[in-house]
Amino acid sequence: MPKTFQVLILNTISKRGLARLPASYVVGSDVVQPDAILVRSANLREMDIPASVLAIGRAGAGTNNIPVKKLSERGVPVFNAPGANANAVKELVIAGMLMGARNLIPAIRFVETLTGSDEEMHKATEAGKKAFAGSELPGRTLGVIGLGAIGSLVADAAIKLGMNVIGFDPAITVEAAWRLPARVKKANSVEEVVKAADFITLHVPLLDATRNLINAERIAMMQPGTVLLNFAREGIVDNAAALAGLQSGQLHAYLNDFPANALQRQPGVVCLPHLGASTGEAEENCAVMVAEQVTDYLENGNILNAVNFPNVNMPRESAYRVAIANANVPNMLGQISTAMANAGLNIHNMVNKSRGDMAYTLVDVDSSVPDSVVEELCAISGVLAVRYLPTA
Ligand SMILES: NC(=O)C1=CN([C@@H]2O[C@H](COP(=O)(O)OP(=O)(O)OC[C@H]3O[C@@H](n4cnc5c(N)ncnc54)[C@H](O)[C@@H]3O)[C@@H](O)[C@H]2O)C=CC1
Ligand SMILES: O=C(O)C(=O)COP(=O)(O)O
Repeated sequence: MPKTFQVLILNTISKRGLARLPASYVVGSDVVQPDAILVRSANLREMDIPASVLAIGRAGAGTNNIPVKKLSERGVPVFNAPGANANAVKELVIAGMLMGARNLIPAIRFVETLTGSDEEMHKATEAGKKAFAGSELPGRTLGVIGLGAIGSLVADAAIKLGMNVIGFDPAITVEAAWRLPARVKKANSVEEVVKAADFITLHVPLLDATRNLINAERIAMMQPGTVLLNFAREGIVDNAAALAGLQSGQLHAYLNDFPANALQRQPGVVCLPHLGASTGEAEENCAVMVAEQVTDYLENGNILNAVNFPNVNMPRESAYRVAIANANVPNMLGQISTAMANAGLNIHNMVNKSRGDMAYTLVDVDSSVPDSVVEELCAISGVLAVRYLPTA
């Protein structure tokens, strides 16, 4: 009998991604006792996540809509899809820069007000167009804050368009650093970026440290007429400060992906309806990635791209596997192997990795694991979750 798991689907998840879940799984938006949840931007912080849930798959990058800390305390990994929608966001940011530099949105709005005969429209067009004259990108400076999957692609595209790029990321990964073109100038602070740039784009997660990263003080440091782009998250820019910056002329335009009442119909503001990752390609990439990661976790306990767990992968050499999520404290492995040895279980293979406060252990043994051993493992102080994953 193939294994079956129940997967609750929130939001629209690409069909091609869902097709990666084994056919034996029960998958739907009405699953009541899910083993896993696949989600995009739905707010899981406001949801009572059932005790049955073993894993969450975020078909996208940002996980600020998910109570990651609480799930970690339950030993539940939260998977995401790093980089899978980065090109889609990059393209929208480039569109945003062009919208801002060429005043495209106010220009389109102006055209929509034109009435009369074609001749009258042509006359009004020629008389009115000077209000929308813009500037070109080559030679201008783009400041990129956050040089991860998206920021590094945006930096690369801007350089290819002839721009200068200055970037800041105090925690850039080695992989992202390799991806960056050598011509990106490294800044040592947000202030250094905002002072130097004509365009500023944000590609950081929403964290306590990044809330109101762009505030009145930093807008005051910008060059007059700066174009500000926020395709990262609401809350990273102080909207009131951005509106004041538009009024004073410090900002020429504020383009973002996060509509809010205060921003409605404000001059210089362009809000898109959270469209950054909304392309067929990105939706498919994200859904395929998380569906595969969640399936491998449910069936084999392997972990790839969880935001709260280390990556752990152990090829199956035995039919009897135990997966243990535990606090990263001394003597956990000793207690786990003692419990197994006391029950006469021979350990065939074992891997243990940690990440911050979290540790994760996979143990393959040579014979079937009795319920009493699973119960004993669950009772060890510091153990958060235990799963027995036999294939036989
Ligand atoms: N508009 C949309 O539809 C989308 C929005 N996003 C947002 O964009 C964010 C970034 O996405 P990715 O580039 O894929 O993530 P990523 O994890 O690859 O990159 C984020 C980068 O931000 C850096 N960072 C963190 N705190 C920082 C700080 N205080 N100052 C400067 N850099 C800092 C990190 O070191 C990392 O390199 C996501 O967290 C999400 O909120 C992502 C995809 C689609
Ligand atoms: O991946 C992200 O962080 C996004 O913001 C994309 O959100 P979405 O999947 O389009 O609801």
